[in-house]
Amino acid sequence: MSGQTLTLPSPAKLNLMLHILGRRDDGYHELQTLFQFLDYGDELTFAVRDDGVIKLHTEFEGVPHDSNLIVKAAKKLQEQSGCKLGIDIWIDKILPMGGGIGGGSSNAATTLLGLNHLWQLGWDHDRLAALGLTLGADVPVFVRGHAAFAEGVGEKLTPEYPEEPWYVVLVPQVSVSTAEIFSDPLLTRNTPPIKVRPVPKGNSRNDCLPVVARRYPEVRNALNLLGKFTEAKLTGTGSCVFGGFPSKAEADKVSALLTETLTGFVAKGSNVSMLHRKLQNLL
Ligand SMILES: C[C@@](CO)(OP(=O)(O)O)[C@H](O)COP(=O)(O)OP(=O)(O)OC[C@H]1O[C@@H](n2ccc(N)nc2=O)[C@H](O)[C@@H]1O
Ligand SMILES: Nc1ncnc2c1ncn2[C@@H]1O[C@H](COP(=O)(O)OP(=O)(O)O)[C@@H](O)[C@H]1O
Repeated sequence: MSGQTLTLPSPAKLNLMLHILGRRDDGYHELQTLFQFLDYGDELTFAVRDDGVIKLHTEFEGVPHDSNLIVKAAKKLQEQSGCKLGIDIWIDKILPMGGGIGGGSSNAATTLLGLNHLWQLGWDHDRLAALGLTLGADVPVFVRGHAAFAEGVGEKLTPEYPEEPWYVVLVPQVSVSTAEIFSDPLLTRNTPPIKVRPVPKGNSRNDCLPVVARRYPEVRNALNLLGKFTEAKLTGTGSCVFGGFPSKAEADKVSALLTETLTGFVAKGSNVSMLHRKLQNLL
């Protein structure tokens, strides 16, 4: 088995809406959010080693090896499964870090699913998602691989089927701290829960947006510019801003205009993660 390799995608996500319902005793906030994937992301390559060593070969600026969510995911899976094999990992990183498009969580989920396959552990998605939740609230949706309405801190997932438009995603050159936004006294924390599915139209608000836009002029600017063409929204706690278009041609046209001064990309929304589409083809 040593030397066996596998290359897998690690897609981004968007929060199509995000409501904050309240604060729990442990300080975490109860959310309702709608996750959808993008056909756009990083790519991870894995090669099995027989000596049990876990090694990420790609360096990340500002993230030490053992703090990387890829390494943390691999170590936890190895520990909890008792697997004696190790892994060499490389990543082609294109997703901005701290942008609210879930790159770190997605990398962790791709690692869990990739190693489950290569180490032949036979874990089901429930077990992998439960392990994933200990790494971050957004990991379970990437493990399950379907667009979903999420509740709690993001762990209670119900599959959803939103439209799959083309998106222009703008990437303001600032990293927003999730902790900082959730501790802002001005954050709306009392949105009434949505009780019907699918999420009724008109609920596309992100409760984090006013606080993020107030604190970060770069995000405000991106929202204003994209807002001239379509409804411009914030994903997660930002910094990324997105808007949907009915065709790639329209998204490309707007992107070409805006990326003269801002960083951004165009990607298709997808209710089935490209990671799961690739894994399906392997089986
Ligand atoms: C809000 C979301 C929506 O997708 O934001 P993004 O990270 O994608 O922007 C996520 O659920 C983020 O989840 P996760 O990525 O696990 O959050 P962390 O960075 O670990 O959270 C940092 C800090 O933010 C606060 N926090 C986070 C999530 C939450 N539901 N309530 C909170 O109060 C806590 O103080 C926590 O210690
Ligand atoms: N593999 C990884 N990819 C991205 N960020 C990582 C990774 N491992 C650890 N991190 C840390 O997690 C933070 C949040 O990353 P990321 O998931 O990209 O952003 P967000 O949660 O805003 O979508 C980063 O700023 C970085 O410090």
